[in-house]
Amino acid sequence: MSQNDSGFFRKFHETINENIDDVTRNNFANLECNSKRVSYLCSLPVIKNYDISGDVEKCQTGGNFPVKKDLEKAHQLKDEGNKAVQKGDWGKALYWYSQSMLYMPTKETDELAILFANRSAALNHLEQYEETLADIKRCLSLGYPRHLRYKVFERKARTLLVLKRNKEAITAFQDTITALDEANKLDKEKRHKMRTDAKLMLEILNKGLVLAGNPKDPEPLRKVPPKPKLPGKHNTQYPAASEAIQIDCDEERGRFATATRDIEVGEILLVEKPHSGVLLGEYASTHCQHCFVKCPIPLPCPNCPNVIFCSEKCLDIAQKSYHAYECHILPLIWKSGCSITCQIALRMITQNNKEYFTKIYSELDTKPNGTYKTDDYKNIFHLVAHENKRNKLDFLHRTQMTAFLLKLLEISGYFDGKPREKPVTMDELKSMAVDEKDAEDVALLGALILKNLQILQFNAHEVFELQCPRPKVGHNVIKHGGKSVFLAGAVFPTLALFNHSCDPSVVRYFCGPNVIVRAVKNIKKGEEVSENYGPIFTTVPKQKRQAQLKDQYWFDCNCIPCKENWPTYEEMTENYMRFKCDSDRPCPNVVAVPHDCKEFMVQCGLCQQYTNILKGLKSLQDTEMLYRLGRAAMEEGKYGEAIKKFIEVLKLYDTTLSPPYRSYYDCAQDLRSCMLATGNYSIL
Ligand SMILES: C[S@@+](CC[C@H](N)C(=O)[O-])C[C@H]1O[C@@H](n2cnc3c(N)ncnc32)[C@H](O)[C@@H]1O
Repeated sequence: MSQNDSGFFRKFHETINENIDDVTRNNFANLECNSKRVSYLCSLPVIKNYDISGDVEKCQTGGNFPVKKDLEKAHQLKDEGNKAVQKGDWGKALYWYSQSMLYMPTKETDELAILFANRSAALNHLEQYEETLADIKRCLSLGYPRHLRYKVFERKARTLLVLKRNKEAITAFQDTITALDEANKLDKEKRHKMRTDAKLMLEILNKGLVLAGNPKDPEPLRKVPPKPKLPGKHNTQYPAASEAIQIDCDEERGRFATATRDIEVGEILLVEKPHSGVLLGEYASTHCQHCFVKCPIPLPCPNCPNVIFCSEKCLDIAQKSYHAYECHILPLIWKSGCSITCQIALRMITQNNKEYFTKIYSELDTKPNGTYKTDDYKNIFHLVAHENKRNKLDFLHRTQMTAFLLKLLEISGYFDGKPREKPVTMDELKSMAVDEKDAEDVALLGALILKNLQILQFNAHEVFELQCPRPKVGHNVIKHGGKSVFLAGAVFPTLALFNHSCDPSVVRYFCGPNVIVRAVKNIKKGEEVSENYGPIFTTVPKQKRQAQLKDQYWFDCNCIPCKENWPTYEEMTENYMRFKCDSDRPCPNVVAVPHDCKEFMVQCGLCQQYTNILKGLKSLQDTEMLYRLGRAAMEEGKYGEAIKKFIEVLKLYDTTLSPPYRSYYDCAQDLRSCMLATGNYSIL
């Protein structure tokens, strides 16, 4: 989630560093709270007088700036759409009309209505019937010209027929006939023919004859996997988690999740929406700004051409909160090259108004102990930030970023509670000084942004989708090529309480912006339920894992694979089977048995009791067949079926053998892939 060095922020950061003398540096280092750090740095002339306009102008990355609605460009794009229609290329027509919508100024309602009408025609040809109806509704609500309405009513009627919604089709045909009265530019003969056709359809429909609908929809363009519900009871204090999870805490590890009962592999343990999440700039024109789902049929923001939305619902939520403020500063953020964590730190502010933070500020130092709600910033504020372990350079760097984000907040209109309506001008970027009247806001919101930046370093997650090759025509099976693509960054407050293990017990994937966490192994009551922060023992050797975790998350990993120095997958030997000690009193030992062992009772080196390996081998007999069935289902894209088989295999393994061994991780890896395939994906 790192910063992009080609953006202009890097130069800002370097220049400030070069121009701060030792006295100032020392003064800064002696400050002991975030609000003082921010107020002090923002008061320095080197910050106040900094002019970023030249750098913004020169900066090649992150697209154009400023970007605004542009009638001329919208017309050009619409012309491309019309050309595509003439060629019968409805896919391209859909694309160009959508692009034109993004640039069309909102006040041009007639033009927008025509674009929606044109797009509905393209969607109809592409057999996207529900979407056709949605665009017709939009075009009518925008006041589509009365003399043309007969066209969209007729399209609506025929679309409804395909969907076998005959009652509604009757109304739409009646509307067509009425609208034909106003079709004063339509050739008389054509008008007559359309009226006759519509009447004929009405006659047929009124007789109750059901016409053969044929909704083929071979490949819906919009793919939104349904959000799975957390089955069973929820944890009462942490409602995003299942009752199978509790949050414990100790000196060394802080908070972490443990199992309140035996958990079976495959169980869904947590479903959580993000407290804040930000889509990467490079996906702003292909994925919904709010829910991160790929949207080939986008809705435009009324004020900027920078982002798209998948639905009125997402557009409305974004407009009523963060996007109203971010609309015109987003291109600046992208050009700055600041990391996605900086963008989330800002979003954590813009999604609520200033009054919200002013109200809760005095309560922030007290750890909340009520229900742990995802929306509540007070919970976020107490996520791990390792403030005491930070050095002055770290603070200085993050405070510089905060100063930049505060300037953006000022420009966005956030301090005054009035989202700006016009694009940002270069003149506004000639100084980084924030108006004196906002000094209190700078101290308060600056302190929160600086805190957010520290928290996000350890608690943000990457949101990804699977990119799948297009299925062959006539096949509805989506087979993913296993390519996960990093789309967005987000903070999930409950998930952020899970600690890491190099042999994690869960897998996470996304449905829209929601994270789903499922067990990938059987977990015993009282055992830790651990997450995967990146390096896992099967692929990364111990030293490298430990160094990475220390560097990124500031802890020494003491998980079992680290303590016992487990081999990586490549290093695992297949010469031995690792039987669990089967003694009648619980013994944690592993009885390593060579594959060519002739004995069937093998003595445990720890408890000295005998383990009957024949019994174990018998229970393992079924695993090979089940695993093959799982693989076959997976190959056919039948992920639900494959998941069931893999779960059975892992359960059987767990009764007899003790990891690490290859066949266990082969199966666990396939299970993980199948689970991921049930989340967000887009067709290439
Ligand atoms: C996302 S937070 C996890 C929740 C955190 N323990 C808490 O109390 O809120 C990440 C931080 O947890 C701690 N942590 C995570 N995994 C750990 C582990 N296996 N052992 C010790 N500390 C760990 C580290 O301090 C790390 O920076």
